[in-house]
Amino acid sequence: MTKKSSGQLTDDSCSYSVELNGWGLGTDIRRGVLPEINQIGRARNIEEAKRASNDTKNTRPTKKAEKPRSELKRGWDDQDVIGIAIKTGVILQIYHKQELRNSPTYSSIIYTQRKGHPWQQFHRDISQDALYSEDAPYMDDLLRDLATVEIVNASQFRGGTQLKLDLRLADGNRVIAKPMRLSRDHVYKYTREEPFWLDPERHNAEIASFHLDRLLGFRRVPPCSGRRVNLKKEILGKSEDTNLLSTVFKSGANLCVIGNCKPWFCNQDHPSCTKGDLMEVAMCQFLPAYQGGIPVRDAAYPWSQGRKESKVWKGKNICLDILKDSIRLGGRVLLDLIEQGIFDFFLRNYDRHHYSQLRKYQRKVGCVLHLDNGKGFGNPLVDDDTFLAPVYQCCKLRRSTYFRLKELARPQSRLSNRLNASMSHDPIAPVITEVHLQAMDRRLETVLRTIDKCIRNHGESNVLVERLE
Ligand SMILES: Nc1ncnc2c1ncn2[C@@H]1O[C@H](COP(=O)(O)OP(=O)(O)OP(=O)(O)O)[C@@H](O)[C@H]1O
Ligand SMILES: [Mn+2]
Repeated sequence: MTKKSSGQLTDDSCSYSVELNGWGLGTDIRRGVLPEINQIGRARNIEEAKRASNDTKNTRPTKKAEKPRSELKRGWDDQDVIGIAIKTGVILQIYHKQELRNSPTYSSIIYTQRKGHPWQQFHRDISQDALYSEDAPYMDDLLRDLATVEIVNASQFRGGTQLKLDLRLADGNRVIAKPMRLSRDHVYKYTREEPFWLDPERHNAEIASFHLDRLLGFRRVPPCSGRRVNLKKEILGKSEDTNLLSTVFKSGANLCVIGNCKPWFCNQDHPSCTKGDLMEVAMCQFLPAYQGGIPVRDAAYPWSQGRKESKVWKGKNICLDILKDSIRLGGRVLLDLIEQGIFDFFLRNYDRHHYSQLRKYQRKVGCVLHLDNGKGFGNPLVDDDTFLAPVYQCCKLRRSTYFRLKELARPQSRLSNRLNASMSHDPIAPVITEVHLQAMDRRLETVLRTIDKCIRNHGESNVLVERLE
């Protein structure tokens, strides 16, 4: 495969375009990798998958380019504003060291006049209480930009267990993209045969989660939009990452990519494929770096649905212990976690092993973020009330959240209708099926019933609070 540069190289990680010649689309690219990966794909449990992964480690031809920490750090670095220049009265925010070097020609400066690009307005709007403000006037434009602005660089995102893309857009923005794997109406069973840890991520779950979280008034999910991309031209043609390029193969008229991630997900049984030329992806807004590093810190979620972890809280009420924890008492965390429990009940998201907070507000304690919702919206038919353990064990809820939930249960402003309307402009609408929309209304009733029971048992003033004393 040869590569011919057709654009000006302005930065080692961004702002250039290359043209790919010689895509032998009739051939499998380095197909030799696949038989071994296939073994791993057939593993029946996590131990078997790990063993198979070790067995094949030495034979896997993809370059193990894993230097996650430093690479990730460099990745975060380049969205820091590192300088501000003023040229004929226009403020230019400089996002790349290379751009500073290029001054004063400004040839490749991604600059903004006054308000900046929508993604820059989003970055500035992040606060201690939420990722964006209630009115967020730039939001429609940001969602539109995520769906339309040219992709200038693509690589595999390092971090997590499943294939994700790290995309740079022509407006300087950075995006985490999750590719489509399953059809919208595929129902995951969460049984012994289909355990939650093997649940493939759903791109539409990330988009629906953003809209649901916004409607519930939390505003803790980064904005996500759907997009149909031409895999060959817009992703592979803009990538030099062997994790992607060496795992591409053709399947009938479609092009598929496997990536290089956990072997029980990145294998030939779980490829991400186009339909014709196009692939649906969820384009999720990157959060800004904090002091050149990762902006969030994670802590163990006390009500994790992990097999071992859940035994603790399913056997007894752990809320008092958490209340006694002075760190958690000092801030807003417990009330946020109760809301996160409600959010995950709507999603049926078994993947919440940790909760994340913005590091920027470490001292003051920033709100809990709802990152990583790709395993939600897998099964609309069965509800799992145990997600509400933080609610029924603590019997506390923010008063404002309670009344918002009540509002969304009114026939005039029913949650399913509002969610459907909110997602109707998305390029890949309908984002979720009717059955999933109906599940939202049913689950809302369960949430309200659970809280109302608490109110009956403990009195409204003890249950509905704005802060914990
Ligand atoms: N919008 C975002 N901006 C910045 N970082 C993010 C964003 N979304 C996720 N991350 C970071 O990337 C990591 C991996 O993302 P994500 O959790 O979605 O992947 P995953 O493959 O589902 O991982 P896991 O196996 O942990 O569930 C997260 O732990 C988080 O630190
Ligand atoms: Mn995940």
